[in-house]
Amino acid sequence: MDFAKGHGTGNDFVIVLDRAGTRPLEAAQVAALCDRRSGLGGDGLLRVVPSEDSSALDSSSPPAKWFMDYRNADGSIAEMCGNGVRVFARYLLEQGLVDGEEIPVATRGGIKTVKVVGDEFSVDMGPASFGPASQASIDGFEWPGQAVSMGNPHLVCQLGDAAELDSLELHHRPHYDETVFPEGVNVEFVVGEAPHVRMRVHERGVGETHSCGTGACAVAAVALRRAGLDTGVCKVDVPGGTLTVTVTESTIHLQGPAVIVAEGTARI
Ligand SMILES: N[C@@H](CCC[C@H](N)C(=O)O)C(=O)O
Repeated sequence: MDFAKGHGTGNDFVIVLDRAGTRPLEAAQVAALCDRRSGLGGDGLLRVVPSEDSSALDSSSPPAKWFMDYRNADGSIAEMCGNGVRVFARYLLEQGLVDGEEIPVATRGGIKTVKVVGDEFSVDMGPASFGPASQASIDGFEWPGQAVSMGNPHLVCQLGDAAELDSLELHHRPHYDETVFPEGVNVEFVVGEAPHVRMRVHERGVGETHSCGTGACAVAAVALRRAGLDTGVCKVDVPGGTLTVTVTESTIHLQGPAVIVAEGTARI
């Protein structure tokens, strides 16, 4: 199986082109490809499929030639991936599968339009939707948090200082209220205030990652709201770099790098 490998701020993905949309991957195959010791390694997998094979098309959106079949490293399906969709767009451009500087991508969260901005890619992610207050805990320590949906679920927890953030043990999934998040949740821990914050994340279906684009959008929306703002620009530092999140009255734009690092043939 031919593959490519890419990342956005260290959130890395195996990319598989299925031109005819006839080779769906089982969860176990995805997990084997994403395994960092016996596979290629990745936080997730992006299967590139013709969009007519997708059920995610929305007739009010611009036509998208390609559907991003996003899978977490454990093989589970997620609605959206903010770093993944930028990497997906870069792959489409580099492979000559699309042209132009505006690339609509069909996803399970609807059509997302990605634009080339200098060396970076910016994607219109749609608005954040605020849910209830909730909490996360690790080893008996508990932090209040805010539920936010970016198509996929997030729980944004504000911490006191950088030392507390740095000392978090994120090898295991933080505890959360399963009645609030019956489908699981991505948990972000944040320090600082808008317009510049820093976060770490434990991703549903993956573990701690170096970045989460949808998570950065959720974190920025919460940080702006904490500052009394409904709109604005917020930089979000993640372990793998920095993302720029612009919150407007109607949507959120996520901007950051997207890089293809390898192409090859997998024997698994
Ligand atoms: N890394 C992604 C989010 C991937 C999906 C997430 N793990 C979930 O299950 O919702 C991003 O950049 O947004």
